Order: sequence, then C-alpha cells, then structure tokens
Amino acid sequence: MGGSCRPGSADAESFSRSFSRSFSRLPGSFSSDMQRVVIVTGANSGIGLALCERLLMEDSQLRLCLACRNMQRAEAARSALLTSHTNAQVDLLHLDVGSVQSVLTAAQEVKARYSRIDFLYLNAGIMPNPQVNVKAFFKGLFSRNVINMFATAEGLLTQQDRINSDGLQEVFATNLFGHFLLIRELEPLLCQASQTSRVIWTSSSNAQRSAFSIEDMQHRNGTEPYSSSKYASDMLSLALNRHKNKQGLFSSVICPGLVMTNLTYGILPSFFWTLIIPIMFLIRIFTNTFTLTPYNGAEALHWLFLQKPESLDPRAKYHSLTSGLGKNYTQPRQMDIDDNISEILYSKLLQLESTVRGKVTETTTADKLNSRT
Ligand SMILES: NC(=O)C1=CN([C@@H]2O[C@H](COP(=O)(O)OP(=O)(O)OC[C@H]3O[C@@H](n4cnc5c(N)ncnc54)[C@H](OP(=O)(O)O)[C@@H]3O)[C@@H](O)[C@H]2O)C=CC1
Ligand SMILES: CC(C)CCC[C@@H](C)[C@H]1CC[C@H]2C3=C(CC[C@]12C)[C@@]1(C)CCC(=O)C[C@@H]1CC3
Repeated sequence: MGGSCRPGSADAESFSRSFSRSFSRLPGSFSSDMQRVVIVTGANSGIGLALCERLLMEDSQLRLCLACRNMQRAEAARSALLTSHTNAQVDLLHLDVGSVQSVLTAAQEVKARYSRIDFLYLNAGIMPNPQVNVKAFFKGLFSRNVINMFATAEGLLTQQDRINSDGLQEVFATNLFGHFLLIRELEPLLCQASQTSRVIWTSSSNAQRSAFSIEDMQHRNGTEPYSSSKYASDMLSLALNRHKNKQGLFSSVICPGLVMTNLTYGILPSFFWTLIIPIMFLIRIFTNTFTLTPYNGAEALHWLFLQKPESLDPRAKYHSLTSGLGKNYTQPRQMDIDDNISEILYSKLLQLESTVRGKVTETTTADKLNSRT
C-alpha cells in the first residue's frame, strides 16, 4: 500500500518537526550535508534529458536519478551528462511507468536507496500513432482561431490507443496512472514531516477539457487519449495539492510548448520539420509557444526548481515560452478545471489503485502456489 502521510501530533517532537519543516521551506535552505535528490521519469531523451542538463548546471551537488524504461538509452544519457558534469552524481533506475509491476518494483528500489525526495519530475509520456487532420489544419489556417490552433493543436490530432498487459489503456497508464501509482508508493518519502517535496508534471497545451470524460477516464471510447491524459494530469495535480499540501507535498504542472523531440518526430518525419524550420521561427513571432528546442522546452521545469512551493498557484499551468527574439521565460496561465471533477478523478484513481494492487497480489499468490506444485 502507498504509505500515508503522517499528520503532526501536539508534543515536543512534533513542535521541533514543524519548526524544522518551516525552516526547510525557506528558498534554497537545506543543510549542506543533505544532498538534494531529484528523480526524472523519461530522462533519457528530449525535454527530460535537457532538464537533467539544466539541473546539473544549476546545482552540480544534486543526486540526480534518471528513471527510464530502456537501460541502454539511460546509460547513454548518463554518459552524456557526465561528459559535461564530470563529478555529478547521476543514478539510473529502471522504470516502465506503463507497467504496474515495474512501478511497484522501482518504488521499492527508490525507498531502499534514498531517504528523501526533493523533486519528482513526472515527465515520461507517449503519443502513439498520431494522425494530423489535414482538412481541419487548412480550415484552421484561414480562420481567426489560427494562433490558438498552432498553440494547442485543438481539433488537429488523434491517436490510436491500445490495452496494455495490465488491462489499462496504454496512454492513460503511461501518462497518468503509472505516475499516480509512483506518487502513492513514494508517499513515505514525499510526505515527510521534516521537509517539503515537489512533484512536477510535464503536461501540455493540448490538454483539453472537451477530450476528457469522468465516466471514461481512461479514454477507452475516444480518439484523443493524449489530450485526455494530459487534462487528467492537470486535474490530478490540483487534487494532490488539496490533499497533500498540509503534509509537505506540492504539485505543479507545466507545458513545454512545441518542442522537436522523438514525440514530435512521431507526428511528422524529422526531415519535414527540418524543411519547415523557417516557417516555425516565423510562427514563433505570433505564438511564443513554439519553443522548439528541448532546452527551451525545459524552461518552466527549471524555473519551478528555483521557486518556493508556497509562492505557486495550484490552479496555474506554468508555460515555457520563447519570444520571437529567442528569449526564454515562464508564464503561469489559469487552467480550466472543475474542483468537483478533479476530486472525483482523485477518488476514481484511488479505487483503480486498489483494484490493480488486488490483481498483483492475486497473481503473486497464484505464482507461489504454482511453483509449489
Ligand atoms: N515535444 C513536445 O512538443 C511536447 C511534449 N510534451 C510532453 O513532454 C514529455 C516529454 O516528451 P518529449 O521529450 O517531447 O518526447 P521524448 O519521446 O523525447 O521523451 C519521452 C520520454 O518518455 C519516456 N517514456 C515513454 N514511455 C515510457 C514508459 N512507459 N516508461 C518510462 N519512460 C517512458 C521515453 O523513453 P524511451 O526513449 O524509452 O521511449 C522518453 O525518455 C512528455 O510527457 C510529452 O507528452 C508536452 C507538450 C509538447
Ligand atoms: C507549418 C507547420 C508548423 C505545420 C504543423 C502542423 C501541426 C503538425 C502542428 C501544429 C501545432 C502542433 C502542436 C503539436 C504537434 C504538432 C502540431 C499539431 C503538439 C500537440 C505536440 C504535443 C503536445 O503536447 C502539444 C503540441 C501543441 C502544438
């Protein structure tokens, strides 16, 4: 079970705990003998890898953990990071966020390795078999909505989802549920009385309320599972803040803008993106959301690393933006979220968590019995 966060009790020990927590909440205040621990999911490429590079530039003393599903790619990312930060401490963790068993095993490993988690970046994400609606694109191009279309891809993209080996929709399992389960498993570290911890979701401007239905949170019946999963992460972040802030856990969401990564090369081939680079720089003048490089896309993730959690707005999505002249900055924008629906989503995720845990226990028991006979 995910460990529950301990509320303080009215004794001397609790007073000293809450005092040390308030002290540790001062910006950048942590005792030098306590190395900050940062875990990044999907850290081996794109925005996740650029974030790791930026974090090490900010604080070379970090204990950085790359949580990846492919250990060869993770090893390559680690070597690349160590080339520019020779003395950095970069750990690897095998984690397939789309697999319940892998999340449970990885969480055990994290609890064995670390006594604290300062930042957990929930960045891994997929958009399988994307299709661009060409007709909608040309229609949008000559409409008044054109800037919004380039910024959010609203109505432009569909994907083909499938059911994974846990019986869950793959996009939901990877982009949302695996990360939720990871947080639940790591609660004993994330909700410690002595310090604050942060979880930061890489969401998207493509997160749309219209793509999400609370009756179908896994998006079994639609064609926009990516948009639905990202909207669900926005809602979950708000619910997490409501339930966990008192226990020292703070959640935020960011949008990296449109970034050239493996994910976007899955939408259109890389040679096409290369051909239209001048057009994209032109579009950037009108919508600062065309951040284009992973470094720029990681701007808001990096910015949040430097902020005091209490100063952040739980209803805001923090956008990485790049101006026409190439200047990077972070801007909060209000999310379109209903408190009730976010609360219902939270309880539905807890229910699903107990169902999948039940299945894991059943399978383990059955395996044990089989091995005896
Ligand atoms: N690029 C863009 O324009 C935008 C991206 N985003 C979001 O940014 C995040 C990072 O994507 P981006 O850098 O663009 O794309 P990449 O494909 O480069 O990065 C995605 C990362 O997630 C990892 N990943 C995917 N599935 C799993 C899994 N089951 N378990 C563990 N890791 C997994 C990938 O690992 P592997 O190498 O093994 O596939 C990879 O490291 C995603 O959440 C994406 O939705 C949001 C808005 C815009
Ligand atoms: C001339 C070109 C710029 C034409 C490109 C058209 C579309 C392929 C793109 C326009 C807006 C883009 C976009 C995304 C993908 C590619 C576009 C649809 C994302 C959905 C990628 C992943 C995200 O999370 C958000 C992006 C929003 C914008």
